[in-house]
Amino acid sequence: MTQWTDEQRTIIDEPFRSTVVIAAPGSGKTSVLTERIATVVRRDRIAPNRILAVTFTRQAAEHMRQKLTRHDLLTFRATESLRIGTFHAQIFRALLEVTPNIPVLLNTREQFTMMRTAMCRVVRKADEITHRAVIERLTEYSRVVGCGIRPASRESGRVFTAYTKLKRARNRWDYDDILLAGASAVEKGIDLPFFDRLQYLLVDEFQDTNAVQWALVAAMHHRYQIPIFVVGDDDQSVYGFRGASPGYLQRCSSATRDCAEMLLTHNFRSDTSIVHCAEQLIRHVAHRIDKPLRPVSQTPGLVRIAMVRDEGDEAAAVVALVRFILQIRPQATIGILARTRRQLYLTWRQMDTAVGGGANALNAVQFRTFHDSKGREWDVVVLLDLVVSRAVCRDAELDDDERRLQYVAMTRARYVLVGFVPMQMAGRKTNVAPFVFESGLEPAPLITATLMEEVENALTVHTEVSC
Ligand SMILES: Nc1ncnc2c1ncn2[C@@H]1O[C@H](COP(=O)(O)OP(=O)(O)OP(=O)(O)O)[C@@H](O)[C@H]1O
Repeated sequence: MTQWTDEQRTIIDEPFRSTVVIAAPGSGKTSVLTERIATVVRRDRIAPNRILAVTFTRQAAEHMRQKLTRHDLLTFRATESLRIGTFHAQIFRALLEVTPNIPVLLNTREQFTMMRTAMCRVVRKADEITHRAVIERLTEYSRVVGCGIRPASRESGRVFTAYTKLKRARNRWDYDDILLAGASAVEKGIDLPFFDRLQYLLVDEFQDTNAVQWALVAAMHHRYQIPIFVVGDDDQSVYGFRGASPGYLQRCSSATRDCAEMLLTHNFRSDTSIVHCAEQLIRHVAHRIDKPLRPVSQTPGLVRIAMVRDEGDEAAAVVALVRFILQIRPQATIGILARTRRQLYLTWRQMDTAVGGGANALNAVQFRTFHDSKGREWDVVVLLDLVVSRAVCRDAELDDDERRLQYVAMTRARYVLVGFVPMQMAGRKTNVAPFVFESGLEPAPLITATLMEEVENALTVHTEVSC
């Protein structure tokens, strides 16, 4: 059974009303949210089927349900009756009750094809339209509809009009249409009995909310009088490119009736040096809720930034480091993170060749993009390519998006965080990412033996990985 801290206990035991929880990384926000559900079911006698817990991915919803299933004081029946799911799934359900003839949803492939067709109609150079260009248009489309903003160019606007016409002509919807239809139903005053039946709305990872989702949460709260419990960390808002904004979390408590705002500041995950570096970095973000980040651990852990000649040397160094760690600590978990999948590929390929039949070793090692690392944790985290990329440093807002992304990646590490800086990539000289210095770190040329010794020392103090 979890020994809750006073900070966590106060939130879990809050009277039944609206609460906004601003939570630091590794502070147990998902655990607190699930315990809060158990509390309102047991103490306040709120029927489980009147509670809606919203997450941003199906995987997160499943994780939450599993946590609740393991809860000692909730019956299997209670857990099964809770409504847990993504915004899209829940709004779709709400709409189905009032609109039986909802168009069939496009699957990913169909949506891709439809956007490509729309681009061909407008741009008329089918053979020049790359896979990547279509994906970028789809991302922009989601941002435009999710934020209610104008397309970036006239061409985009024409492509989006063509895409919308195609959807209409074939009577199909994409995922954005679900939320737009939900928001429009609320705006037009159409009664949604699904919301009428609810008594409590909880939203995890609230920093990932976009304008339409915000409008829906606000409507459920104000129009249907549902108290809300939202948890998030504005510093971990990394989906700006899809229209999410930390601003909704930042202003949520003032826009909510009878609302308490509370902080979770103790980080249970990372050793002290990792927490301190991450905190130094995030302080450079311009508009954020100022909050302390306190490590529970009293062990220093290890943070190192190693300079290598190029991406080939980087991949070789990472493979050597991983093999060493798994040799001395076979229980260790390792996350290898980079900004893009492409950056992960070279190291992944070398690892596959080097470790070969060692399936166990590969299970312990996970390759993720920075975005995909959200919500996860590993004993050792390796960050690849800490160099200035084209996406960085174009303007202040983009810089802050990048800082938050780097912050998310850094705070996934429990005991060891090693970053690599290839001094050349694709034959061109690189520059160290400014975030490295903002974190108070100095890159130094890689000395493999020293790094391995330091990693071993940092892991030795942790009994769970030191056998
Ligand atoms: N009271 C506690 N005592 C001990 N460990 C705890 C406590 N609360 C949370 N933890 C542990 O802290 C770690 C982080 O918890 P969790 O993943 O829920 O955090 P989070 O706030 O969702 O993190 P992030 O936002 O960084 O993904 C987990 O390993 C969890 O078991």
